[in-house]
Amino acid sequence: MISSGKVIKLFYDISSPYSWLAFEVLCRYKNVWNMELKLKPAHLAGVMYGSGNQHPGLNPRTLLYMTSDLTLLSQYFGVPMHRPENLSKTDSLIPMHFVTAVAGKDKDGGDLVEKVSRELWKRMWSTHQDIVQPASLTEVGIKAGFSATEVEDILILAKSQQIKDKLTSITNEALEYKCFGLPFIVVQVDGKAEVFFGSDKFELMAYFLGKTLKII
Ligand SMILES: N[C@@H](CCC(=O)N[C@@H](CS)C(=O)NCC(=O)O)C(=O)O
Repeated sequence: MISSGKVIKLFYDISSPYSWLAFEVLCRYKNVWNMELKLKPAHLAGVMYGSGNQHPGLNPRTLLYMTSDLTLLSQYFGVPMHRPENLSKTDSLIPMHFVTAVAGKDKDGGDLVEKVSRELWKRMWSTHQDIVQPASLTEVGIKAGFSATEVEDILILAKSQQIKDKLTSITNEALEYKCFGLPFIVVQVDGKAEVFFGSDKFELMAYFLGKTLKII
């Protein structure tokens, strides 16, 4: 790939529905805006802890608002999501270790990380299927294009200290940019970096980049 010198880093966690929206929009825009998209799987709980923030879902009013907000956003962006009933019971550490392990194997410029992340979001936010059991992660890996043997290797790798440290280091990288929530987007152009929180900052991002924004 010929670099345009413009890079977007997307820090995300598959437990964050707003991260899914940002992910899909950036995947659509990366070619239109001629930018390199670097997917940065991080851990939302680690971001909350490291920044001293609180998950917005802990406030009942915010949770109520998020439910209607996400319904409308899902239609607007064409991303099929609705909130699972037992949201509080899901910890994303195991699936995010899995995504991090895939990133270590991805020789395809992030293509496999993209596919695995999307499958996990679909399971959590669309079809409401398990995302922590090895059998579920195997299904995700195979759907993304890995062979059964490759997924077995990834499942072993995902439990290693190396991968746990890698997820922590990407989460810390986000915290170094003063991240306090996800999705967190860092846009780098000619040595200048600007940070954006949320999936509702594309107009501002386009302004920063000197680009136009249209629904695609
Ligand atoms: N307005 C943002 C909301 C994003 C959001 O609420 N993200 C959650 C995780 S799903 C978060 O990290 N919130 C931290 C905060 O609101 O301080 C958007 O539309 O994307």
